[in-house]
Amino acid sequence: MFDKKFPLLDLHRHLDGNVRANTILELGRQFNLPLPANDLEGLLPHVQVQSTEPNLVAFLQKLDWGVKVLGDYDACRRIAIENVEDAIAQNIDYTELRFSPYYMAQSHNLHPQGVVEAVVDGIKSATANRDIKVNLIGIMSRTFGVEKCQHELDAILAFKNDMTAVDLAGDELGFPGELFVDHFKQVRDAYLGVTIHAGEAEGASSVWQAIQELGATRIGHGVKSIEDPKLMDYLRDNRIGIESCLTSNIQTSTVADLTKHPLKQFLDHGIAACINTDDPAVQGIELQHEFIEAAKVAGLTANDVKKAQENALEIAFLSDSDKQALLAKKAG
Ligand SMILES: O=c1[nH]cnc2c1ncn2[C@@H]1O[C@H](CO)[C@@H](O)[C@H]1O
Ligand SMILES: [Zn+2]
Repeated sequence: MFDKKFPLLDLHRHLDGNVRANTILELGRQFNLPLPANDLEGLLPHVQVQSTEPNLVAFLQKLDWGVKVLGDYDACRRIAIENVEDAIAQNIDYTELRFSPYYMAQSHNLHPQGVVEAVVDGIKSATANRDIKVNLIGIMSRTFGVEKCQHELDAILAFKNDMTAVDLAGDELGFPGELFVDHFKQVRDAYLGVTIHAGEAEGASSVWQAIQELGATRIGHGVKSIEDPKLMDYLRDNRIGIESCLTSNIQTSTVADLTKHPLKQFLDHGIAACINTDDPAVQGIELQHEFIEAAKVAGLTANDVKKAQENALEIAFLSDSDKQALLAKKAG
């Protein structure tokens, strides 16, 4: 139901939330790790959300096996490469892949900076001469606390020329944005973009905080913005992007069902909201499913979907000339 003549973008896609189940099995064997099962059928319930989880933190636990098998830097490079292949298979023209170097490093005591280097290297080799553009977003996993996030940020900033933005993800309720004001001052001083997971587990106040104190120009999820009419106007008037992830919000029990998802209202209000995946392998969905099936159930018309595609291009962390190049590629 999307416009195939317009660039297809996924701006909210966790590289480390998109480790193929088969790769988890293979890496588990390679590093001799005890997995909860030794075949795909047995493993899936441990690494994929089967229906819905009671809350965000329960959902996030499903990502853990994907990083527990990262036994060396080559494994990090491998999952970066496979992420590019998966995006190409979805006909994605441009994607921003985000990852948390400390989350990927911790199980096997890798250095977060070595993880960033491996991911950057994997993305460069996988995109060379391929019909896709990829930018990287570094994540601070708030769940690890203020100090570890500073180490994580140091690793990200060591490769700032290979990054387009920094994000804050993880347990929003337990680790509010107020704790990370100093971190994001450093991000802005490095001239990187800021997008924040906010208004997913916590309310509209968390979205205000992300914008006013952390400098976010984009918000991941932002679901709870719907509860605050002033915020809805502010988002529209200031072109703050909302990266919606429809199925993810059901699976985390943020929204009861797709017919109640606020994306349609965001679009009707004139907010620059767009359609994204989140953690495709863990969710058992892909971008085409979100555009074709989930969007329909969420009440979006063909015009709404087109608008969401245009919004994604508007809010992408890309220069105007890169945006024009994407448009020209599809028109040609
Ligand atoms: O939907 C989400 N909301 C909040 N945090 C998330 C979500 N999906 C993944 N992560 C978090 O992002 C990092 C890995 O990229 C991890 O911190 C994971 O918990
Ligand atoms: Zn996310």
